[in-house]
Amino acid sequence: MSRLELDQVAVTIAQNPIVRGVSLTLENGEIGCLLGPSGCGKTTLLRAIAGFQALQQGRIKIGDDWASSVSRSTPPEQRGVGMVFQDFALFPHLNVADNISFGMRRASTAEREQRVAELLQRIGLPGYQQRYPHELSGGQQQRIALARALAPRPQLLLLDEPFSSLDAELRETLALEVRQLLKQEGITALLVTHDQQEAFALADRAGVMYQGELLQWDTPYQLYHQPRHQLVADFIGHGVLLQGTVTAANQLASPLGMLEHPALEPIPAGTIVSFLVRPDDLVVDPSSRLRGVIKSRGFRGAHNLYTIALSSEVEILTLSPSHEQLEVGTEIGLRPEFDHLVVFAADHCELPGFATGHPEFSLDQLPEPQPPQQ
Ligand SMILES: Nc1ncnc2c1ncn2[C@@H]1O[C@H](COP(=O)(O)OP(=O)(O)OP(=O)(O)O)[C@@H](O)[C@H]1O
Repeated sequence: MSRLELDQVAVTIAQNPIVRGVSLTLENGEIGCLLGPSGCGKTTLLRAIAGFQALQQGRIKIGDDWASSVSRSTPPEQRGVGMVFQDFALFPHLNVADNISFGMRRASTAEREQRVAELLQRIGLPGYQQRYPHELSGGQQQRIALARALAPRPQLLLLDEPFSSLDAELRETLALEVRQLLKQEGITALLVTHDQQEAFALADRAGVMYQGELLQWDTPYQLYHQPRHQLVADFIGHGVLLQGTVTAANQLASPLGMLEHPALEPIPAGTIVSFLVRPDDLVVDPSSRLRGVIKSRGFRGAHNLYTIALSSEVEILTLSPSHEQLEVGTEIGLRPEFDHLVVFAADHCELPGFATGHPEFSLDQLPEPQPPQQ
């Protein structure tokens, strides 16, 4: 196990900047996840960490070794890095035991046998030594691929969309199992995924990449609740960015009514800002003046996720327990119940950003709710 540090890493391929100034740290035994839209540079960054991609700027430290810089690069096989890829191809002509111990060239037969047995136990497949890959399910094959990468006790494990060929249910259970396994083995790992739920289930630290930049590197909780960039707010979880205008009294005139928060005080009157509204920031309240019409309903197990039109231009999302079915087309009342405010200047993505303390809403300016028409 090892610490991983990236300092201002940049990779250019055929004169195109693919990774731009990425810095991140994973402490010993931590699991990190990189999220981001297709083509944003996640795989290229993993390849750079593994030593398959030269750097145009910055440096990469694995354990105590500055393994990559612009002027020098430790060869991939000397980095102690294990890798698991989407197409995890096991060797079809080797049995499970030989597949797992493939990378343990220097170990004795007894050591190999003991390590194979230990790993098979940990991945829930004890006694599978003599099976062949074609006798295993997709999920079992992926567990074996993981055991193969872990067998030589790498300093660092890199996983590139390791579960993407599996179905959603299996992915979720496997993600939790993999977290447990990595923690038992004390391995530092960096994983690339498209799947936020997977990242949230697995990661101690996670980040969103966009066009080669790492926009934020944080705990999954902070990424969701305290996005520091408008694109992170948009990418992570469900939510809507609503626009409002700061008034002379340092309030925010918004589609949810007048909003007050100390974070608005330094912002000049007339400034247009956007703020983040998550589905759990609004609760259904029949007596509220804030009214909207249900446009659609999506079943999410314990909850339904509703899209509500507040006006012809403004739609928001809200959650409600799924045993209280609300029909599409119905008008409902909503009460803002924000825990904190995430606000961005509309003309650029950065500050003011996150502000602690919940905003106060005044709905006085909104019309009185009308009794339902029969
Ligand atoms: N060898 C290469 N030659 C030219 N362009 C490349 C090369 N490798 C990657 N790229 C480009 O770099 C960009 C980032 O690719 P990368 O595979 O790192 O993205 P990604 O975030 O992993 O995408 P995905 O989620 O779809 O796997 C893409 O636009 C890709 O076309």
